[in-house]
Amino acid sequence: MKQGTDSTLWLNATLFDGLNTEEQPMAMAVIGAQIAWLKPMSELSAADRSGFECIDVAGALVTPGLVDCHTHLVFGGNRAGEFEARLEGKSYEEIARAGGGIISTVRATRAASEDELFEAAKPRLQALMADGVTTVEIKSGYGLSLEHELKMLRVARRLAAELPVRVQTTLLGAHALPPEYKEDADGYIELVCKEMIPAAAAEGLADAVDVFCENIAFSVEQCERVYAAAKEHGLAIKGHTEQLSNLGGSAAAARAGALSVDHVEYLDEAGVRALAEAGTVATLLPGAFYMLRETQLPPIELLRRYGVPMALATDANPGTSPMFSLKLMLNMACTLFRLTPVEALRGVTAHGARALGLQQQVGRLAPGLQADFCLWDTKNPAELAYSVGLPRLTQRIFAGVKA
Ligand SMILES: N=CN[C@@H](CCC(=O)O)C(=O)O
Ligand SMILES: [Zn+2]
Repeated sequence: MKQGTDSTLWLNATLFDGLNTEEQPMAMAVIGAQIAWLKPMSELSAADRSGFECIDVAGALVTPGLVDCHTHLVFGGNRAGEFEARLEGKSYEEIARAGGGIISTVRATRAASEDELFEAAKPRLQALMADGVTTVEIKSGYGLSLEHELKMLRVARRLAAELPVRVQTTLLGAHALPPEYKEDADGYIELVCKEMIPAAAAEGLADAVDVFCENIAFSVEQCERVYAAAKEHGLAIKGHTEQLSNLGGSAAAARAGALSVDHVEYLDEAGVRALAEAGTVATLLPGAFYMLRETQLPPIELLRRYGVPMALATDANPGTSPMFSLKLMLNMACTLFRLTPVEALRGVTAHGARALGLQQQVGRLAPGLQADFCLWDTKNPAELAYSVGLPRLTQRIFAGVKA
């Protein structure tokens, strides 16, 4: 394929469009950075081919570029020691309450320069890209001060500037209580609302704002204050909710108009109903479920019944999900949560895009959307979830360009 040029017609594709698999071989026309049109091969005329460079993929599977809608891939240090402690029987909550967990990554992230964070994050992002990811969300949340939260967001923006991938950034100031606010959670929330959110919005560093609504983090009422500040500054809303207990954080986020609520293992029927009413996506994070050896399954059957879109993401982070393969999450979502392969694939394409508010731009193969797509050496979409390590990604196209 010519690099960055004009008009390419991809022929004989087995096409998963982000929601469904086409029943017959398809042709997909790409002009510049956009998908121009799609047609069954049986309806393709000679005139349709005119002006295009034609590439016959011989039945290979073509999917949208994958969307990893929840990561924390900018961080300092690692938590292999905590992994060992958990294997010896300590719980995630115990470690967090003793000043480890997220706070230990905060210490390492504060100590790291912007360049050091960039260099550490780049291979993590490249690992996701090698798996077919073309859009990724990156959260802050290991700085927990104005200076260090903005530093993390700048690193995320720089990753987007230097690599062929779309990055959505999320300010997660309300991730944990930093040591200097130990007895003053409300004071810290005030800092998030009055300083971090306005600064991140003014500098164009954040697309959304996230919170950790949990007993070891922030209350529903504190999260609602953060949501109000985010909305005041025109930023979208997301939440880490119902991961370890049921506080009603998902319903509160949905009422505030959240794009997504993430984890949701402890979500109950009232919460699911609230998501359905608000059109909020439920993002499933099987990596953290697996890593923490959780037993409470997310309410998949209820989410299906109420028609709540389910996104699926790596949650790539140093503590609960040191995993940099979205394809692995396809398999885990099926084996651990009993999603069907098609549901899992929707989770990393159409529904992942919706969890970021990007459904008009990416996550589907449809006219007018950005030409981000992947070719795989299989003809069967289910194989992407079935097998780990294969099928191979044979081409990754970002904005119409092989990258
Ligand atoms: N649940 C809260 N935050 C992250 C974990 C962060 C960490 O442990 O470093 C998550 O999504 O799992
Ligand atoms: Zn997370």
